[in-house]
Amino acid sequence: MFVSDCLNVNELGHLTIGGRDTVELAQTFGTPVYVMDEQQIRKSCESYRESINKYYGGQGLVAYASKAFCCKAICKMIDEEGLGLDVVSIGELYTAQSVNFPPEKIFFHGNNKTVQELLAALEYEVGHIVVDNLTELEILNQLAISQNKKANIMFRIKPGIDAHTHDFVRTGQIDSKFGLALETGEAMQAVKAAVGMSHINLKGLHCHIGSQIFDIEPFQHAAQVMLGFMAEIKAQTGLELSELNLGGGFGIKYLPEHDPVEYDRYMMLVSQTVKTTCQEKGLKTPFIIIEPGRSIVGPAGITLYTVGSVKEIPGIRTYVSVDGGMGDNPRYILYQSEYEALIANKAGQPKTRTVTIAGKCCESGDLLGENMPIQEVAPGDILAVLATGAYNYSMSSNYNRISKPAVVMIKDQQARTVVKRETLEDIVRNDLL
Ligand SMILES: Cc1ncc(COP(=O)(O)O)c(C=O)c1O
Ligand SMILES: N[C@@H](CCCC[NH3+])C(=O)O
Repeated sequence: MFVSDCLNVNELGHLTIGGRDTVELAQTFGTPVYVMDEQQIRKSCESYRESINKYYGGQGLVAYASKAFCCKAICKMIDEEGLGLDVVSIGELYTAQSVNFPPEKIFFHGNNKTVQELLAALEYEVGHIVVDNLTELEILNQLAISQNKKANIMFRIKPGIDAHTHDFVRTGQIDSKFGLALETGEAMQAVKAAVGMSHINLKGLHCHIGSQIFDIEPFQHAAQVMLGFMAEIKAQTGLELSELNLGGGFGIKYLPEHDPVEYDRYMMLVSQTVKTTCQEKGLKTPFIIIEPGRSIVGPAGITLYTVGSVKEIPGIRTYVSVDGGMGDNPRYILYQSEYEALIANKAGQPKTRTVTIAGKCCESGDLLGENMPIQEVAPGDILAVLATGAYNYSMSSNYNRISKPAVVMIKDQQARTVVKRETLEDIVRNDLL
């Protein structure tokens, strides 16, 4: 009925998440508020885990891309589910460390890691630093020498794949700020440099072709290209790399008509490609890592707002203004992202209106969506935007000095706050006179 399994409508005609009435949650926790269903997150982890085991027989790991939603509670949950963790900054690493996330299952990414970040990664002994470029490689080797440690690395490679998704979330093509290109020879140059470095242990390669992708072919194609490069490395250096990280990017259902690929089907088809390509190229099947972010947490979250004004502009449009906006969800302004929205206290009623949902920031582009079908709407109604579990809280800002909402997690119908709502005191916390 809805884009996520954790959502339903109760006897009062109210939207529920994880069995809890969202209107009640809005009253208890205030709005705007992010609400997430723990069971749905754990179910996604389990499906990924089962399917990687099924197709790679224990020779695979799912690492959750924490940029999608990072806080202590999710890092702990991911650890409990036996997944690895992708971090992309010292802040994400620090969050993981604060819940004692096993360092060997952490992948440290970033196209411009600072010395402070590289040192932190070495100090915590993260399992893999995903090196983006030659400058970083040289700095890391020097830092590792100074710390008397050996850095386990992978190289971020641009496989030259053009995934069909928004320009801002495509990362596999040659014109990308991320990683080393194959075509120019810089990737091979980096591999050869790493092989000669005393404190670098090159374990494998990494690629990530983009985000919110619905087709399987680009992932298969990327796997072929990466394995082709592994074979080339073997031919030129004699080194057979033992690990391949194929990144994340699996699309989710934001609108009822979206039809994302099932994880199991993705895993089956990509694993077939991996195995046949390895046979063709005379390689052993490497240990495979994948890094989903959005698909683990996205469908598990919603955002609840209170409707303020409803402004009808005859013949033009109706603006429904809510008490949040681009500060808690900048995705419309960044990618014209589409969401399903509804009036939580009238969820059982048909959608009879088509409106523009506006935020409260001093910015005309501060919209959550245009041409959105919703129920009859009036000031004081609770508006729910669905599938906001990924890249909403993690991309939120304090623009206009608006406090960030709380994140509430539902488990066994119990609601607990996992990130507190910011207070006004938090807003001025770092100000000095
Ligand atoms: C390196 C890397 N891995 C994994 C991800 C997770 O992608 P997604 O949330 O689309 O699964 C991203 C983000 O696009 C990324 O940059
Ligand atoms: N933040 C983006 C995706 C980028 C993923 C990180 N490489 C989104 O909301 O869709």
